[in-house]
Amino acid sequence: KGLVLTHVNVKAGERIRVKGKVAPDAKSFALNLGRAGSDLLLHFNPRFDCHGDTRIIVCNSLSGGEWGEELREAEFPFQQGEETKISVAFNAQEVMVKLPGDQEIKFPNRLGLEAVQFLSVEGDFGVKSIKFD
Ligand SMILES: CCCO[C@@H]1O[C@H](CO)[C@@H](O[C@@H]2O[C@H](CO)[C@H](O)[C@H](OCc3cn(Cc4cccc(C#CCN)c4)nn3)[C@H]2O)[C@H](O)[C@H]1NC(C)=O
Repeated sequence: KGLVLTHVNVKAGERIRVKGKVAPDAKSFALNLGRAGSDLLLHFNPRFDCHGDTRIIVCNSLSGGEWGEELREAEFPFQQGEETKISVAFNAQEVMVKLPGDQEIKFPNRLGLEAVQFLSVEGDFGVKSIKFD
């Protein structure tokens, strides 16, 4: 199931930094941030080869267990077997994901959350460290 953190109480303007390693045979991994597993401000899902997608980042929101409209990003800075860093911050309007190579993905804050309590990392990714600052 991967790593699940609850009650993290991260507020708008703060940043979460996740360092880890992509599995050598990775198909897909996801970083989820929200109020709970059923209410996600951000489902950040890099797909190496999954659901018919090859090297595409899929972002979405989940509200009351219902997926929103996907945002797809073709700039894909991840490599199987490599260490990587993903950092996420948000404000009332949007979620900002910073990736290696100074890539930034912006995703609308559809749930209007001002704080998040839930963070999970699932799939083919080994978390090395998580920092909140
Ligand atoms: C063309 C008409 C059909 O359209 C498709 O319809 C599918 C169903 O809605 C969407 O797929 C869903 O997309 C959603 C985001 O929107 C979600 O990612 C959701 O997965 C939730 C989920 C999370 N986890 C845990 C986990 C996470 C990451 C790694 C692993 C692993 C592993 C060991 N290799 C496990 N398991 N399931 C996915 O199923 C497709 O994108 C979409 N495709 C397009 C082009 O539109």
